[in-house]
Amino acid sequence: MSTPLIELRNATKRFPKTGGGIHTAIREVNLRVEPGEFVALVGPTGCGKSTALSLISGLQPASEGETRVRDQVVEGIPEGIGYMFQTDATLPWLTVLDNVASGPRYRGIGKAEARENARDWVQRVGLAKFEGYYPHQLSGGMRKRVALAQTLVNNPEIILMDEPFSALDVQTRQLMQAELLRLWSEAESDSAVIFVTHDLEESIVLADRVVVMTASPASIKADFAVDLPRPRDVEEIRLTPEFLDIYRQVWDSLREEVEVARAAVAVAG
Ligand SMILES: Nc1ncnc2c1ncn2[C@@H]1O[C@H](COP(=O)(O)OP(=O)(O)OP(=O)(O)O)[C@@H](O)[C@H]1O
Repeated sequence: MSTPLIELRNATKRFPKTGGGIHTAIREVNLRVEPGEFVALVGPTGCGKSTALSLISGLQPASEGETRVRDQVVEGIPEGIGYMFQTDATLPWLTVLDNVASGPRYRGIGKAEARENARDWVQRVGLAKFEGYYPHQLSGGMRKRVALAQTLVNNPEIILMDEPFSALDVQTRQLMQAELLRLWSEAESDSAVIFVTHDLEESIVLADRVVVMTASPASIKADFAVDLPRPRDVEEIRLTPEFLDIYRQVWDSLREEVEVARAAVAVAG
């Protein structure tokens, strides 16, 4: 078996609860992601999806088990990781161009080269005319384009995305999904994406695999291959029988976990 780019091996993460006691966020999670794979993680609200990402990013250590990237145990943030969250990471006092250049600058690249690189990415995400704008002058969709450029300008081999488009309206969201697929397919490196979403349609439209997590504490319940051809038309593909077939299978698996999670909330409430 080949060595995966990313691997969670029996990874468990516990957190201290504010009122005392321990909360197990994820339990014995096993996940392997190969170079060039696009994997979507879905699961009920609060089950532990972001926690799984935070282990891979090195922001949190596992309580038990281990996280490996390029066959090395993760201790601290591994090289070549890009992270995109639901909320923007733009700095309000910097222009679009300087926001995109700030990552390379932080990594020690000279100003001229960082700006040149950033200009290329600003253009690739369709914001060439807006490079001198400040974040507050942009729409939500345009800010997401900036965030994509900020993530991709570093040419990450591992792209972690935590509900990056969930705050957008449906049309802008579909546009961004298409943009992401285009940019990912054009990327120089064979980069892997792990994409957390609540939106099953989004997960199937984008991914090669949809991994379903159980209700809290999350473990891996099922792993579905999405054998839909690429390149994908994100609007049209949703209407195909093949898409609906996968959707039904994944939803059958996820629905049970959503019901367990709802029942748990009802008991706690
Ligand atoms: N740093 C932390 N300290 C304490 N508890 C935490 C911490 N991070 C996460 N948790 C808890 O772990 C559980 C899982 O959280 P996590 O954010 O991973 O879930 P999620 O599936 O990504 O949630 P959502 O679907 O709402 O985005 C939650 O109950 C959360 O409160």
